Amino acid sequence: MSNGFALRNLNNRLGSAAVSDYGAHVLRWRPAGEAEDVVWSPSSVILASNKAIVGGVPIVFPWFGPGFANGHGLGKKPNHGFGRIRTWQLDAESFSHDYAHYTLDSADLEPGDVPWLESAEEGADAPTPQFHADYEVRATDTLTVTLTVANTGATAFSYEAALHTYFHVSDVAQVRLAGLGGAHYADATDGFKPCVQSDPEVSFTGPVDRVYESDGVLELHDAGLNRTVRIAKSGSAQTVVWNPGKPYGTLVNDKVAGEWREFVCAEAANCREYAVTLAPGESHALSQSIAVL
Ligand SMILES: O=P(O)(O)OC[C@H]1O[C@@H](O)[C@H](O)[C@@H](O)[C@@H]1O
Repeated sequence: MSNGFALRNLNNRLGSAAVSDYGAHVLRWRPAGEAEDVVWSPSSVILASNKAIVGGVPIVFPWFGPGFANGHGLGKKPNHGFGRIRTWQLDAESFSHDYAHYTLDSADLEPGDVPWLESAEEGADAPTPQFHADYEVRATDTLTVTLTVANTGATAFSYEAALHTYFHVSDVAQVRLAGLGGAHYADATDGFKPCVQSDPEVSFTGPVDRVYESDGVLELHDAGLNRTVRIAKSGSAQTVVWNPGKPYGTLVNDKVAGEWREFVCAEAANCREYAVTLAPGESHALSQSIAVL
């Protein structure tokens, strides 16, 4: 099932954004008056079936990284789940200059997409999760993205999710991320070692890949771009903070352009031990809201 690689432009007097139907992926966003995009896109964006778009706001669903259950990684592919490499259905009637609404249903998936959190206990005979996912994008002087997943079947299921936003920064080494002081985190660069954020601000002097226990608001201070970005969220127990700290394989021009220096990812997440479990009929909304202060 595919309707190609349609790109939607949201343009209004308060801001502009572009969204791809493939992945329901916000590619970029900029409030009016800002010289640079706030949601970052690399210099080359490849749109290809079964290939994840890098940059923008990837939807991580229904597993994070290789997936996680019962205390261990699951080695699942694709990395960060299939939600990012499926063409979502745009609600053409409600689409406007500042709003896009997408849906993805388990009924539309391809063989192999489900079941997803299989484990030794569940095995291959685990019931196939039935879900309906809504994704809403509102782009004005604030960008708000909301992923709502409903269990439409007769059996409970769990899923991981994240709104994996790439923020444009002047130089990753110069920016500071505030709002996580004192928070516990798992350091993914060191086998998910448990740590505590002792400094009130996160700085990026090397590879950073951390899963914080935090539902709080962040402020991304960027003296080079002369701005502070406020990053709020709801329905999210964790904040993932990531920058590779070196050229990154999936960025096409990285070795030439050093693009890894131009972004910081701050993700509203529910993953690993905080995967969401939905009983039949239940739903959960995960939202991130971004504005320049
Ligand atoms: O899939 P992308 O967009 O290249 O991002 C990958 C990164 O995504 C982050 O969410 C993870 O914490 C990192 O471990 C991972 O490397």
